[in-house]
Amino acid sequence: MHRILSVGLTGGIASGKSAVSTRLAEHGAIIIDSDVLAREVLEPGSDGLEEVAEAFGAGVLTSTGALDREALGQIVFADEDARSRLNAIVHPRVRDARNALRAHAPEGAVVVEDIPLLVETGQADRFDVVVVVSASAEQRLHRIVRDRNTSPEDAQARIDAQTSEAERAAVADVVLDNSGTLEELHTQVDELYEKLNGRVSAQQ
Ligand SMILES: CC(C)(COP(=O)(O)OP(=O)(O)OC[C@H]1O[C@@H](n2cnc3c(N)ncnc32)[C@H](O)[C@@H]1O)[C@@H](O)C(=O)NCCC(=O)NCCS
Ligand SMILES: Nc1ncnc2c1ncn2[C@@H]1O[C@H](COP(=O)(O)OP(=O)(O)OP(=O)(O)O)[C@@H](O)[C@H]1O
Repeated sequence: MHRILSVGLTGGIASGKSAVSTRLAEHGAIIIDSDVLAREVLEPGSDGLEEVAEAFGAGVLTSTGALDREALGQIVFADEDARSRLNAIVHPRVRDARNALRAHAPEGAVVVEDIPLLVETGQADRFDVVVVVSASAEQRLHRIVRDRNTSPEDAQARIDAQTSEAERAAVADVVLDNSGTLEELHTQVDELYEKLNGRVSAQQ
């Protein structure tokens, strides 16, 4: 039997999931990042990118044939049907890639899957532990505009494309409060890792 502790990590856009996963990785957790996989399945030459170009037209490709992320983002965050069509192309491929990585995780590892849409895609039940990073929509909007060269309107469209803090909290086993400083977040993550590592050790 493959004994790992399977942890689902989620939170709204710019809640601090990457900050949490980076800290967990420093402790030795294995991180599987869905945003990274979602980029890989749309790389130039991939069948995923070919399907996206068929569905959305050549306007979502750059002059070199790569995905124009800005152009596709403008379409899908303004239109729920378009977003569903993109999700139907990307999500099954990301799921397959995630499953392959999880199957290769070392015995006894704490394996953390960072999945922005974990709640929206109904995956909470398949994890041993679901961790939600929480910050208010106002704080997240502020962080997106400050750090990512995004207008407040575009940032709000992305927030609105996701479920609410309350829906996420409802499925959480652990909520990390990221409304304070990064140091305060790190303290919570360090305590969490001790508990997760204790659980996986107890399974051996
Ligand atoms: C539309 C795309 C090209 C925009 O790319 P861009 O570089 O601007 O954003 P990036 O990929 O870094 O995503 C940033 C954040 O936006 C949010 N987000 C991305 N896609 C979605 C979506 N389909 N629905 C809701 N929120 C989303 C997530 O919080 C994500 O962490 C890209 O986000 C994409 O391919 N999305 C579809 C795949 C997806 O659902 N990814 C997220 C989880 S697997
Ligand atoms: N407590 C904090 N105080 C100030 N800035 C923070 C804090 N936590 C995270 N940030 C910053 O806010 C931004 C979003 O954080 P991060 O990238 O970790 O979020 P995320 O949930 O991974 O985002 P995404 O959904 O886009 O993948 C980053 O620029 C990060 O440096």
